[in-house]
Amino acid sequence: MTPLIPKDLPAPFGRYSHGVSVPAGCQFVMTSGQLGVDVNGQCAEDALSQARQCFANCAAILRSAGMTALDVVRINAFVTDRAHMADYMKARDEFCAAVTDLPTSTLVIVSGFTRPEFKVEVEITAARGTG
Ligand SMILES: C=C(N)C(=O)O
Repeated sequence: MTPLIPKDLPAPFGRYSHGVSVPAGCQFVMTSGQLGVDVNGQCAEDALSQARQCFANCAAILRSAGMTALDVVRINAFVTDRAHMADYMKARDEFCAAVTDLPTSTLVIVSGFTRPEFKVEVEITAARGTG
C-alpha cells in the first residue's frame, strides 16, 4: 500500500492519508461497522472506551484473516456528537500507533445507531499482498 498525500492539498487533519494505492493481487478484508460492545455484550458509557472497543473488535476481525493494523487501508467512522471526535481520534491514533503508511480516514457525525447508548461506530478495509 502506498499513501497518497499530494502537496497541493492541505495536510490531513489527523494521522491519516488523503488516499492510498493498493497494488493488484492483494487480498481485501472489509469489516462491518463495529460498535463499542465487548464479547460479553458490555458497552462502556464514554466515547473513548467505546471507540477503543470498536477498534479492538475490528482488530479481532483482521486477526481472524491474519491481518493487523499495518494492513488497514481505510477507516470509516461515525460519532453521534462533535464532542466525541477528539476521543475517537485518540482511539484511532492508538490503533494506528505502529503504522507508518497511514490509511485513509473518514469521520462523520450521525444522528444515532442501533441502540441509544452507542456513540461510535467504526468500519475498516484492509489489504495485503498474497505472495
Ligand atoms: C477528518 C477526517 N477525515 C478524519 O479525521 O477521519
